[in-house]
Amino acid sequence: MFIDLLIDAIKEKDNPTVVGLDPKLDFIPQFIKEKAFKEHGVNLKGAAQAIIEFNKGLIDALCDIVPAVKPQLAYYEMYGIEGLMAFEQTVKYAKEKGMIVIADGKRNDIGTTAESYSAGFLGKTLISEDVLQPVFDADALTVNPYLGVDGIKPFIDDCKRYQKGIFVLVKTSNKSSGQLQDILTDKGKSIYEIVAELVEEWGKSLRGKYGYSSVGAVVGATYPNQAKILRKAMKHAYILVPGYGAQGGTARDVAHSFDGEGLGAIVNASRSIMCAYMSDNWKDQYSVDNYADASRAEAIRMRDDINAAIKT
Ligand SMILES: O=c1ccn([C@@H]2O[C@H](COP(=O)(O)O)[C@@H](O)[C@H]2O)c(=O)[nH]1
Repeated sequence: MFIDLLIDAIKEKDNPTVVGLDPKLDFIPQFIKEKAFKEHGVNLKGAAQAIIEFNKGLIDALCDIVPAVKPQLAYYEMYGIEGLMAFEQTVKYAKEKGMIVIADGKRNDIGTTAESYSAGFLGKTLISEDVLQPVFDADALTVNPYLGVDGIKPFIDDCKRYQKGIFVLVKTSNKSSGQLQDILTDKGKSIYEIVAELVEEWGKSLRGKYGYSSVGAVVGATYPNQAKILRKAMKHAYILVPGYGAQGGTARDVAHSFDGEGLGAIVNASRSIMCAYMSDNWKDQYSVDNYADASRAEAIRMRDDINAAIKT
């Protein structure tokens, strides 16, 4: 099942992190863009080719030390069909290199539409009575709980059928997340605590050998106090933690999402890894031509930073 594969990969690499692949053109080295534009034109196709090249370089540099990647759909959809093809190729390449792929799409809708989202990202699309076709075929998807269980059940069904996972938004990392998520309900609990209870409930039938479920949760690194509460409230939910690095979250902050065994969470960083070659930490040691080596150095620094915080 998905969660066991994820935990096995984290243990094998001794690395509870996931690298975000959010390839804005501004982040991509000029030499990659020039080559892609020369071959395909200064257009959406050229941009998509640059993204593929950039992502492949990162995946090659990271696949032996980082267990998973998290491409965020928005950075691909903004380039239309060509961007979606770049997403598809990125997923395929990362999987070929042995990485787990968490598609960050924050999808949901009414039940029948959620079924279609789930078919596209996790399950299979029905073409004819006897032909079912996998489409993007990610290993896991981020989902929005706002529509309640009928919007979540189709994803859970596909998690069971196809060994996939979901991460439900519980307490997001952004500044205004409290505007809705922190509202106190008449049960004396906040909305994020109620969602946490639902995540535990929704994940009951998908628990694996480590006791964690393939129904996980998203909890931002920028809210360490809430993470402390949520780690206790969702004993069986693996927590995907965005907000480390570029958003200011630290290793001490993310430590609250882990259990006593150093499991229970996987921490994401996107910009701080992708753009390491431009950062004050690494720009003097790595030229733009070696952007992927700079990303590897930052990924190792992040891994060691987090391991030191969760193992003390
Ligand atoms: O609460 C959330 C949920 C998702 N994200 C996504 O994670 C990455 C963070 O990128 P950084 O560059 O490391 O800040 C990005 O894809 C967000 O869409 C989040 O930040 N917070």
